[in-house]
Amino acid sequence: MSKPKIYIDGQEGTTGLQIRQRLSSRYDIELLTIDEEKRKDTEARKALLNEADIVFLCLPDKAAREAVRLIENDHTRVIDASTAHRTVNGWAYGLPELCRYPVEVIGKAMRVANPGCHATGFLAAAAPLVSLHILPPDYPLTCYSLTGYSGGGRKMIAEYEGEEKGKELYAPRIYGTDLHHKHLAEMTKYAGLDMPPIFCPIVDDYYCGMATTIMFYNKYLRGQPTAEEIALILSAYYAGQKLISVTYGRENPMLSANRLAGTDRLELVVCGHEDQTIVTALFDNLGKGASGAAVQNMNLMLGLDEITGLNL
Ligand SMILES: NC(=O)C1=CN([C@@H]2O[C@H](COP(=O)(O)OP(=O)(O)OC[C@H]3O[C@@H](n4cnc5c(N)ncnc54)[C@H](OP(=O)(O)O)[C@@H]3O)[C@@H](O)[C@H]2O)C=CC1
Ligand SMILES: CC(=O)N[C@@H](CCC(=O)OP(=O)(O)O)C(=O)O
Repeated sequence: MSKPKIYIDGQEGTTGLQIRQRLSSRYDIELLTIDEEKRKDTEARKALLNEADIVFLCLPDKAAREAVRLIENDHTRVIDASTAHRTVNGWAYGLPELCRYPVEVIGKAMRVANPGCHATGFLAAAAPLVSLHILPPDYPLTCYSLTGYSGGGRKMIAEYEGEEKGKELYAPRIYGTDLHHKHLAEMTKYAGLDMPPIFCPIVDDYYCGMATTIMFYNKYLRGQPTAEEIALILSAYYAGQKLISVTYGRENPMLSANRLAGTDRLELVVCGHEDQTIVTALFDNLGKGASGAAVQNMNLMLGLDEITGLNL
């Protein structure tokens, strides 16, 4: 039987390269590659987009929309790493752990939108609590999210690693201060919230790793659970998942945003007491936040064990 053909449009970018790395040792697929000098040539891309069984789009939003338009057959399936299609009808949202029937919904989809990195951490913490009716949908949530600079792609990496690195890049920087960050739509929709969280992303002077935190007063949650009980609830929700785990931060740990860097896992750490709780998602923006998640979705679409070829 012939192997499924996979093409990465944007193979030289930060996310594309990481997907290539994960696929390079796989014998169960055939990786199609484009000549370096033709990687932005529309006709050459179009030929590969139509030859492939599954394509990863690791492109800016506009180029990702254009790539989808270049597909003229009904067999090529798409995993889009960009923000372009995450809340668009007809696209499955690629966060399998939050999907009741991932094999049927993501596994059989022709079009899968890979989640945004900040959205992944936020949703892993908030969505189960809303769907279990513990966190009211109208709760005024706040979220801050630390990320390494690789989250900003090649341009931001060049800024941080270039010789003319400005003084401001040596300190954490709060961005998205217009409070209209591009992940808010998917955060609100897939958490099942009535309104978007107030969201402060922060980029700092390290390559990769994320710590995305939500917080609440326990007295406004149904049943008024303690922080420890929230940890138990989330543990039960994610029981059996291989990429997402939950711990209760009883020892008052320092949570380092690069704790899970280099892996495709995500750990939810629940801290607090009877009255207040914070839930922090620790993961790699290039792992479960992008490329690892994209490969997890590809595995599901190929009917394989979803964690094949991932870094545990
Ligand atoms: N980095 C991360 O942690 C995450 C990224 N994403 C998303 O994934 C997508 C890719 O991001 P990232 O890899 O970081 O970005 P990069 O800028 O690192 O890579 C994008 C790649 O696409 C290429 N490209 C741009 N326009 C075209 C085009 N018209 N045709 C073909 N290739 C093109 C770029 O080439 P050139 O550089 O020469 O312009 C570059 O190689 C984005 O939508 C991003 O938002 C999602 C989650 C996390
Ligand atoms: C540090 C940095 O700039 N990070 C990016 C998020 C990366 C990501 O998830 O991108 P997409 O939603 O485009 O896929 C940002 O906040 O816009």
